[in-house]
Amino acid sequence: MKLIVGIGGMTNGGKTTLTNSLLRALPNCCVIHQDDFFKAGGEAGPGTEPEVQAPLFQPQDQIAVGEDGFKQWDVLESLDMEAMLDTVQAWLSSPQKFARAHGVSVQPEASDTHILLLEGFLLYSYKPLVDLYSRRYFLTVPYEECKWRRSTRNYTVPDPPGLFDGHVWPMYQKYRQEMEANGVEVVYLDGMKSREELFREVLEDIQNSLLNRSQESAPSPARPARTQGPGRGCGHRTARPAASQQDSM
Ligand SMILES: Nc1ncnc2c1ncn2[C@@H]1O[C@H](COP(=O)(O)OP(=O)(O)OP(=O)(O)O)[C@@H](O)[C@H]1O
Ligand SMILES: NC(=O)c1ccc[n+]([C@@H]2O[C@H](CO)[C@@H](O)[C@H]2O)c1
Repeated sequence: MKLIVGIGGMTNGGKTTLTNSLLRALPNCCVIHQDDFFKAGGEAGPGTEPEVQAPLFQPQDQIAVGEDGFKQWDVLESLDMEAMLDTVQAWLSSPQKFARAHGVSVQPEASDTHILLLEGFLLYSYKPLVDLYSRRYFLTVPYEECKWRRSTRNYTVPDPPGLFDGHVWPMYQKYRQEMEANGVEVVYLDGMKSREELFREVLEDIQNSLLNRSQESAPSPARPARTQGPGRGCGHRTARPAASQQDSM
């Protein structure tokens, strides 16, 4: 069974923090970080392993400068989404091989379960990826908190003054509105909850998804065919009202 889980949402919502906790807790779990696919200059390019690509940002990255004078980090065009999709497809075609190549040892007792976490701020805006998720989470925090958390961060390229209000926040609003207008179904998570609470909540939800999936795919126990007559079904029906009366007491 293969499960692709999106840990998406706004910058500084807590995506990486949550992803790292899930990664430690889930069996046979790999991760792809969208930030590793910012279009880089130099030798790195499509198909290059993300781990190799990330440090080559500077100084010749391919991020366009907008009319507002800011480098347009927070637009989809600044990311090599084809390369990200290729990486997802590599996992899909052989999760075992992908796990091995990324140093994840496959647990023999859960060897038929493979989970891929995709972590990033624009996960649900690239059409070819949208339908591949089994679950799409979306972390949010209020504007003030987001701005404050962002001011404490040290990105590979430091934010110039005014970037948050001039570019980051407006782009977040634009892409979120588009996602909602396109009817992409996401599970919103309140990033103001504690790290532990968020971790427990999402872990439990993913575990339930795994359980539902395995029940769906398991061969159903031998059941009397409907054509054998209505009698058997009636037995269940008479038992039910009694149970629901008890529930409502
Ligand atoms: N639940 C939380 N409560 C309070 N602070 C948090 C929580 N989760 C993460 N943080 C802090 O918020 C900051 C951003 O967290 P993190 O790097 O996980 O966010 P992110 O969504 O991956 O950000 P980005 O997309 O910009 O890289 C970090 O300083 C982190 O320690
Ligand atoms: N990952 C980086 O090096 C980098 C460089 C410049 C800006 N960013 C910001 O990362 C966020 C997504 O995680 C976006 O809001 C970018 O602005 C990242």
